Amino acid sequence: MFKKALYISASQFAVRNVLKTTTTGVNSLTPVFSSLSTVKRLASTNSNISSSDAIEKETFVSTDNVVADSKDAFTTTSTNEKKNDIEKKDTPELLEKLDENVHIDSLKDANLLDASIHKALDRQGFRTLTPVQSKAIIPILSQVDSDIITRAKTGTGKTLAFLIPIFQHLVKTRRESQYMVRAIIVAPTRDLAIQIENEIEKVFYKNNYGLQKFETQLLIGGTNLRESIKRMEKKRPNIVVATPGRLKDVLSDERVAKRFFKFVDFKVFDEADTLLEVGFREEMEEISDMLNEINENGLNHIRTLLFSATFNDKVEALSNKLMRKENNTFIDTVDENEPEVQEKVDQHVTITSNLALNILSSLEYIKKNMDTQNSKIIVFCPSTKFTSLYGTLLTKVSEGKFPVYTLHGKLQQNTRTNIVARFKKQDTNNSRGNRNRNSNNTSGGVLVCTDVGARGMDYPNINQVVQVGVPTKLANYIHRIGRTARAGKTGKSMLFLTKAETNFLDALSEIKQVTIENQQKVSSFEDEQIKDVVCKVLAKDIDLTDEAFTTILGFYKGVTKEYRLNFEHLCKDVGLSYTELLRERDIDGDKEEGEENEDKKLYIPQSFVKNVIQVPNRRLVQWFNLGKFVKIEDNGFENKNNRFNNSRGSFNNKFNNRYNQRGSTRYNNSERGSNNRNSDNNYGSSNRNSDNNYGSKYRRKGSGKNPSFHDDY
Ligand SMILES: Nc1ncnc2c1ncn2[C@@H]1O[C@H](COP(=O)(O)OP(=O)(O)OP(=O)(O)O)[C@@H](O)[C@H]1O
Repeated sequence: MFKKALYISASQFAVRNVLKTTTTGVNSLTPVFSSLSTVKRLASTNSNISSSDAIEKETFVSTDNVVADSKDAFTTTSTNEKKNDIEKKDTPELLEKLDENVHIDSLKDANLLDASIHKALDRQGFRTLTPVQSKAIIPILSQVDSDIITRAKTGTGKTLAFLIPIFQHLVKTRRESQYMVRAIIVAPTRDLAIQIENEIEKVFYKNNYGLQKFETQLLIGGTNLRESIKRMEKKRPNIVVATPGRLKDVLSDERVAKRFFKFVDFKVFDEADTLLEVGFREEMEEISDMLNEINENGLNHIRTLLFSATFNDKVEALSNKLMRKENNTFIDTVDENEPEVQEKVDQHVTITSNLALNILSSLEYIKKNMDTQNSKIIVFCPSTKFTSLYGTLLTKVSEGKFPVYTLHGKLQQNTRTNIVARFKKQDTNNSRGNRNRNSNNTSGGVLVCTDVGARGMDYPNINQVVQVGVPTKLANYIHRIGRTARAGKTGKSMLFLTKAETNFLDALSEIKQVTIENQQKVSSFEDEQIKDVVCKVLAKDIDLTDEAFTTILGFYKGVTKEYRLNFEHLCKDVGLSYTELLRERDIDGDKEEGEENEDKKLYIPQSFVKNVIQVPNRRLVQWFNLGKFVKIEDNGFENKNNRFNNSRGSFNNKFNNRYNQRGSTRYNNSERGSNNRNSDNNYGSSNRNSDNNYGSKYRRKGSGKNPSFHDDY
């Protein structure tokens, strides 16, 4: 039996149209399959048919058929009260009323929404559904033989698009397997998992409409595994929100798995394209296999729901391994020739001559914005160390006039949770006159973070996204800027790119059809005050500065291929920008006697040079200060006059220790689960994302314990 792929395009599956077709019985619509190749792949990757078979037999279902399928499903389910009490007679009437702003009353009237859920939504002010909710809720509830892939732009309400039908399903089947997990929601980061759990608490539990009896439990890394299992025993949750590593840990204990997870009906992958990429994918496959094997209702019982704002061909092909239903329904709210990017974001790019200028200009830009209006800004940086450094720089530049938060994957989980909660509460509505840093009344603020904050996070009222350099992957540009312009609002984004990074714009335009029309160039920097602050901070914490600049090189190594960047140009820029910024320090009178500018070149450990950079030595000598270190490491020769032996020698040790620690976490840690605790979402701590060509090549060539820096966020 081959899989039937239903494709529901944005324009064609406006529910209004669906209803019209149903009631008139006339197929007036010609479906546009914007992702024809995708649907083909979904069909053709199915195991036991030849690809020609697949292409021939794949079933593209027009909106008519979709309605017919839904109606059938409604009919089937309406006869089975236990499963669903949607009555056939209700559906045409309901469908007649449906358009892209479906009112929740119509769902309730059609018995698609229980009164308790209706009240909960109403109390939150969610009276009409967003388009993705309108399009996804009915198929999730009714197409019991389909797995579902849903693509909708950032900030359009995908979370409730899967939570509403999950709660509806729980209410309608409440007498079945009451003390068992019925739905699992997997998110790639802990912060996102926490946010989803909070959303459940806020929307479905807060006002006590009897929905609390469907308990939810969070299973994420960075928390005590035994405690989590104990809590499960006490709570007997019906919904689990998890990150992959911790979920796999829990399921790996067969006794625990069978005790709680034998009756799962739904598994939802939020940010599914990330979860299906190499690194996460193996874990997701193992999780799916474990869940299928223990399911009392059979190997093919669990329905898989994939949600994201971005999908690519590879991911959709891979998803077939995880989806076992006969049909795949692709609900697409993005039109055929439309980019996936949220069009309500006003996109800008500033191209600077080099990294030094990129740092200075972006700081100046943020400061100006914060000085002139009540902004709430999120700033994305490449690596954890660079993020820390940038956060410190911005804090100094702010002069205490606006709060600056820093978030990345290497912070303790409770610190992360705290920062996310505080930034969410940060308000932009108060007048500047009322600003008081010691009260919760501050207006505006800036969150500096890595790509750990790029996906899914819903910070209210972000009016601007600033990116200092390229993201960790192309799709993340779309997710990063999607932190603004959410829930119908507008927003602005500013991308700061160095000259050496500009090919990124071509990749973005060719692969994601996103063109940034507002471009400006910066080749000099006038604000002496900011320059002064930056140079002083860099010079003061030379270890952090060294690490921040070095990790950028590793980061670049991981993205060079995808963005078609020239790695030599990038290396040169990093080395010379570092030198430039520290030379400024000398201008301020900090230069040590007899010290040459050459000594300000970025120190690069030898192992790093060998494994990551791999450009001709004569160039490296020009850009980086590595000669002396090569000598020290190779011959054990200590030059007492070499200042690196003192202050920077410590960095050398720290750096190598860090490598070893990371290596041992990944490969040697025998404590069960600790490997995965890092890997479930803390991209920075695992090597999971080093699947990029450079990263893996580099690991194969090396000893196996040098990490790629691509995932250092
Ligand atoms: N029906 C609705 N009416 C009004 N607001 C809504 C509705 N549904 C969701 N929202 C709000 O819209 C915002 C964005 O929702 P959500 O975080 O689910 O977006 P998303 O599509 O998952 O975005 P991303 O792709 O970034 O993860 C949230 O603040 C949410 O409360």
